[in-house]
Amino acid sequence: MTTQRQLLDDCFLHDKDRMKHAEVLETIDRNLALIVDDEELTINDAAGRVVAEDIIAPRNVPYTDNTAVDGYAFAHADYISCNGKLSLGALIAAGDAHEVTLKKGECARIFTGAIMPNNAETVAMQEDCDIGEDGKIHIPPGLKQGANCRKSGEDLKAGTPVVKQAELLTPAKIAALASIGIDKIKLRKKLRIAILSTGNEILESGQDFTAGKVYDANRPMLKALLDGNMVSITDLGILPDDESAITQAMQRASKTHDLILTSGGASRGDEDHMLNVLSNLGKRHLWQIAIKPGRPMMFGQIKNCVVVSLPGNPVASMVCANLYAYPVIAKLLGMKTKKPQGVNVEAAFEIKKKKTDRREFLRGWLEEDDAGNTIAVKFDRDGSGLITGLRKATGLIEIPENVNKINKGDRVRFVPFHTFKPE
Ligand SMILES: Nc1nc2c(c(=O)[nH]1)N[C@H]1C(S)=C(S)[C@@H](COP(=O)(O)OP(=O)(O)OC[C@H]3O[C@@H](n4cnc5c(N)ncnc54)[C@H](O)[C@@H]3O)O[C@H]1N2
Ligand code: MOO
Repeated sequence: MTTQRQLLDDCFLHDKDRMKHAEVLETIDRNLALIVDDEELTINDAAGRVVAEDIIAPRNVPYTDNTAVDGYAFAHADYISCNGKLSLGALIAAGDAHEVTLKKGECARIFTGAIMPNNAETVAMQEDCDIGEDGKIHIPPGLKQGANCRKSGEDLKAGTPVVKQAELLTPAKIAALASIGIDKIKLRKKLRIAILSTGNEILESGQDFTAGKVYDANRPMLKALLDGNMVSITDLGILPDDESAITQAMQRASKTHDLILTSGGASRGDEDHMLNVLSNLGKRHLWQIAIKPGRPMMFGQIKNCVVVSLPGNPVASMVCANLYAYPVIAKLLGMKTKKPQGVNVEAAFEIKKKKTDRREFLRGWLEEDDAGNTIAVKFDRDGSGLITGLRKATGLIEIPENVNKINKGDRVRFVPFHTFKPE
């Protein structure tokens, strides 16, 4: 006797045996490692690149004690014993290298950044001081010892690491390198990424529209997501649903790229070719993930070139790029993979999961309720083709596998989009 198969009105019902989100991240972590070489560049060309060497501060910054304001520098003990009336003994400007030693009862006229006299540790701002009829500088009472003086090494002590290999060079880190006189630094070369879309229905933006076609949203979205100096992008355009055309393009690209990112054709339809292409050209590490959206996603290798095949639906494609393509890129650049930083807030919505065993990533944003609490709001529809939800969202609301139901007021994890990016 044959039993009739249960028809599914939810295409995610088969998620039980699929790979869990955490396992996907472990697989990426286990299988991938640094693949790019180093190169030396000046710090002016280094913003947004990954550092390939530790740089240690060779000396204190600031090098000497110096004044934080324009004014008068003195020894606090003299200021007290002379009732704030000190005679002018020296003038020190920023850049002066000579050492100044004040005599008892003296102060120095001093300008912001200038080296403090040897035996002074306190500075009064010029606006607070007068020149008295006695010719002395009159400094008001109440200044604390050490006021307005910047100590040697208060920013950086000699021997402190300023940047470490595998870190991303931010503008602030470039300022820190410049502050210790570094002009050149070893960096990881840019990761060479090729991006392509697949599908007979996919149309290049700018082309005339005809029924049955959809404009390519994924390639421009992926290029925008990967914008930055740590990667270089080759745009391979749109390929038809043709296994040999996709095979040829990917084989060629694999010779000159470290990573190929594709979208579309990742599931099991007759016109979905990624599985065959990847299996024939190289190795496939995983296919089908227990998440929503983004179930059909492949991750594999053609020789030394890694391939991430994202699902065609734009929402799934962007969610998977954030969840998995970023960690792949981080690993290939030798960076530490990091857990995106989420916040636990109250849900402003309720949902009942159709199926457990899968992790769901809802598109959403944060708002403040009448009582001043931060709440997570979810876009009202969940379809994986709805770019509107993506456009409105500032992040993803993550619902773990073992949670079946969210009631209003339950705590949920909201992960802002910007925290997925490797750093
Ligand atoms: N019988 C089944 N059908 C589907 C399943 C399934 O398990 N069984 N999974 C569904 C899920 S979930 C997704 S996601 C998609 C998987 O898609 P593919 O990666 O094979 O993508 P396509 O079929 O090529 O496209 C899906 C959808 O997205 C549109 N698309 C594709 N590329 C782009 C692009 N570059 N820009 C904008 N839109 C794009 C495409 O036109 C389709 O509408 O399969 C489900 N079906
Ligand atoms: O998960 Mo598919 O990846 O919904 O759109």
